Amino acid sequence: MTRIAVLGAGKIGESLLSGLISAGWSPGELQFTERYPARAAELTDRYGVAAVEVAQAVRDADVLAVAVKPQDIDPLLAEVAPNMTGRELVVSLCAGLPTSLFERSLPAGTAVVRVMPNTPMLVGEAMSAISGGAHAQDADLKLVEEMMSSVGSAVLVPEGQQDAATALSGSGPAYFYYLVESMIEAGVLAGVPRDTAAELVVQSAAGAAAMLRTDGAHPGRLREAVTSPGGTTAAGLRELDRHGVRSAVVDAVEAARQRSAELGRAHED
Ligand SMILES: NC(=O)C1=CN([C@@H]2O[C@H](COP(=O)(O)OP(=O)(O)OC[C@H]3O[C@@H](n4cnc5c(N)ncnc54)[C@H](O)[C@@H]3O)[C@@H](O)[C@H]2O)C=CC1
Ligand SMILES: O=C(O)[C@@H]1CCC=N1
Repeated sequence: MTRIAVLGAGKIGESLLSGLISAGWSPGELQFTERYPARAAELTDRYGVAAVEVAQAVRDADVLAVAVKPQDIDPLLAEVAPNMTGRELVVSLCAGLPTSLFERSLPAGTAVVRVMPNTPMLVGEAMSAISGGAHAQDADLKLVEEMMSSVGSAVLVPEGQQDAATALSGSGPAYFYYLVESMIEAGVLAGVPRDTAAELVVQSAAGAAAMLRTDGAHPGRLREAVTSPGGTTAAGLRELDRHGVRSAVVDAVEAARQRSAELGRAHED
């Protein structure tokens, strides 16, 4: 199996390690680097994966999966570059950063694949959008597609759509959590105990997601099936429309897309 080193083991780095182990990768095939020793010890304890220095990660691994914040990328690449042979496959999980940024900072010809995953990777339910850089071969894309498919679903997209994918599926879980939180608060306001409200809402979200996944499902038709004439749902939806929730959602996704593009531009020369 391919040896993978995760560079930066925060929320996404841990989700990747955890998801890969659940998918059958042995801890011995994985490594990670982490800036904070206490965090590194915690992860080694939890997953049995070794924390290593960057030089060792580059020496041992076939794939370097970069999972630091976009703001931390320059020092990381400065540390990685001198250790590379140019044969390693670099997989960036970083929001906003174009493959060209990695190609500029790493040895000439380095294959780079950009991935936008999301945190449900932790439970094997990631959505990952994948794009190849200038030197990524079909085999590299296939490898990354297999890797990300082992922790959820994966789709290839042109790199020009990565900022939009970041806004939709990278950030997407946060928007669903926000809606769930808001509905639970509404239940509490209506006098339902918090635990019960949470159970009612979370199972409804899981049920709705399962319905959305059935063959031929369409969100509009599913919503219509819940909306009885003169009923409760129509009364509720009218309030969502009155408050402009649909355009708030469109604006939120657009703001996230623009922020992703901005994170990339911050690294232009
Ligand atoms: N949190 C999310 O839902 C998603 C995050 N991403 C992307 O994943 C990347 C990581 O995000 P998070 O995991 O949320 O951030 P995080 O802050 O939880 O994790 C980053 C980790 O990298 C470590 N780090 C920083 N510089 C380092 C270095 N030079 N060497 C070793 N370790 C270093 C930090 O100590 C930290 O543990 C970001 O680029 C983000 O855009 C992508 C999709 C979803
Ligand atoms: O908020 C962020 O910047 C990261 C990228 C996608 C989800 N979380």
